[in-house]
Amino acid sequence: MPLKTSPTNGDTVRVRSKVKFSVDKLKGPMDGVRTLKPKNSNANKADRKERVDARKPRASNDGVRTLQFRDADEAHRKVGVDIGKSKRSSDGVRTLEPKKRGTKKVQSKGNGDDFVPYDNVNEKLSKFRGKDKRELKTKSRNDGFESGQKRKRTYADPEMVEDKGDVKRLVKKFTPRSMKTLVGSYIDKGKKAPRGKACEFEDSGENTSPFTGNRKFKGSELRDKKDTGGKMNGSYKLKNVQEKLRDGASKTSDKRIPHLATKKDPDHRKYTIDSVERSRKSKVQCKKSLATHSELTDRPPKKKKRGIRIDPHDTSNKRLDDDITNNGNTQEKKDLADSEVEISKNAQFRAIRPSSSILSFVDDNLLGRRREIEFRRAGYNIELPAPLDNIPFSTSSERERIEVPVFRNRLEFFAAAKISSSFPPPDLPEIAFAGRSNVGKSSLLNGLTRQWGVARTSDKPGLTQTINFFKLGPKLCLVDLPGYGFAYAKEEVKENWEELVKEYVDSRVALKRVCLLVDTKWGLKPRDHELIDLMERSQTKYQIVLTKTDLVFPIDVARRAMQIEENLKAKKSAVQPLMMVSSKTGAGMRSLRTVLANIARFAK
Ligand SMILES: Nc1nc2c(ncn2[C@@H]2O[C@H](COP(=O)(O)OP(=O)(O)OP(=O)(O)O)[C@@H](O)[C@H]2O)c(=O)[nH]1
Ligand SMILES: [Mg+2]
Repeated sequence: MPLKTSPTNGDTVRVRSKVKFSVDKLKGPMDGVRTLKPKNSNANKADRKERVDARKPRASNDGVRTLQFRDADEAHRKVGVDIGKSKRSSDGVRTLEPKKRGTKKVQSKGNGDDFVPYDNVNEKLSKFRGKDKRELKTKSRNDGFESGQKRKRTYADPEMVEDKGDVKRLVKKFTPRSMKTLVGSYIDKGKKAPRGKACEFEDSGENTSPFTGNRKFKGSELRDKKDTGGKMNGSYKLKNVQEKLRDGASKTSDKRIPHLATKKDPDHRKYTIDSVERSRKSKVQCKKSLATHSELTDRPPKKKKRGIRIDPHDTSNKRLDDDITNNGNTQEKKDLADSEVEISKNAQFRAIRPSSSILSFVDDNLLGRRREIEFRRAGYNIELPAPLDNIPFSTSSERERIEVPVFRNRLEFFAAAKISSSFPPPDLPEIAFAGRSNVGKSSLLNGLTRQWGVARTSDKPGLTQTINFFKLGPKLCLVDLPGYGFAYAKEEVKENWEELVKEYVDSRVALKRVCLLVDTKWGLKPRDHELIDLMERSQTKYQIVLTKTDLVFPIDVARRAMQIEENLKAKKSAVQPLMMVSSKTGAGMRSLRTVLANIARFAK
């Protein structure tokens, strides 16, 4: 800022923003402009306030007050330019290169020294601080273009730049749809394509290709990329297009075969290879487009596999690797087949049509799973244990009201045997209760006599481990056998039970009837069949008793009964009818008592 007055030595002048300068020496200006030189440390204040180094102010030729930064770093901090790297162009324009901020051009009216115009400092600072920074960035990116003008794509090949229309088509319009049209037109017109070069389009001098004279994609190069483990594997997805092109190729002459034309014209070949290498991006785009096109035209797009790799031996991934294991693993196939058999068994079971007599028996005795309201409507007191045991509204003298007198007797435990030699003498006719563990043998004993707790029960299979003998009055003996099949016991122990049961069933002379208990839900199991076979051999009379009928639907109770009756039709020792009971509800108990009481009556 030029001074209007002429201060003398020792005068204090005010220069912008209340900064005081002591005029130490006034130098005669060359251009009529006086410059000030600070005298003492006030210069530092001035430096801090104005952020300039005023110790060595310089005047420009055009009277513009200028600032000089201490060093390049400070200049960069303040203004964002690197003065140290400033260059001067031939046209007198000083170019200051901002660090990592692109290139900035600052016009200087001065004589070429390293300075920026003082008047422009604030403006520059605000520009570099605010949104103008972005402007600068864009500007630097579009170096050589005016602001607002779109940056042009540059091509090494001048020909390509010249033919703007084709460049546009090449770069911008290379979409799957366009490729579809393109390849379709090739196929339709019977244009030739060499074997294995699906993506090869070139100028054969006939201006037939949409990329005439500008572009060539060589399938062979794509293939080479694959061979070298490059990222061009997608070219092999183009087989279908290749085949179509190959079909079309057979109809045209040799001169139109692109690779032959390439051989004839080495310059052209050079050009095409260069082009491909230079514009790698466009090549990949082409490849992708063709791949997409081939998928569009010939087959549904392949599902992209996720990055998760499934270890076929890892059972924790069961849900994920279902498909894999089902395809490859024979063991899995076997299991699958087994499960199919199981399913078909269930289907067979559901297909059973029970006879009307069984259905009516199930209905009359309220067998199967029922709602409480049904029991109430039928007049049973559901507060009592086994309310359906035909003793409605029974009082303390329940046993007196049992219709079958023998079961009114007291149930008394009198012997337990782990081995056959421990069996008690066979004085009374015996009725044994056999079956798998947890099927409800002990519960049935209690239920029949309505003496809960005499025979010990548990929801844990394997509670009864000895042959327990119970006297029921003077005329009958009930025998609770250990169960077989699954139980919480050692294998050896279980084997002993089974041997003991078999021995008892096989050799006991006092045994008049074996009630073979079968869980209604599960039906006969292989172990049951083993015992049946044994009893058949020893001609021991046995009767099937379905237990836990309250846990399944009435129709299924009837089906199970029907199924087992069918199975045991040919068995000679099997006694009809099949019985169905529930120790919990008391359903079917009356019928069973009647049957068993007859044994005691006629037994000798
Ligand atoms: N819902 C229902 N549960 C029953 C029935 N009969 C028995 N249970 C239950 O089945 C479980 C096993 O009964 P148990 O009488 O101990 O069976 P078990 O055949 O003697 O068993 P082991 O002595 O181990 O051979 C117990 O929890 C009983 O309450 C029934 O008819 N209905
Ligand atoms: Mg038991």
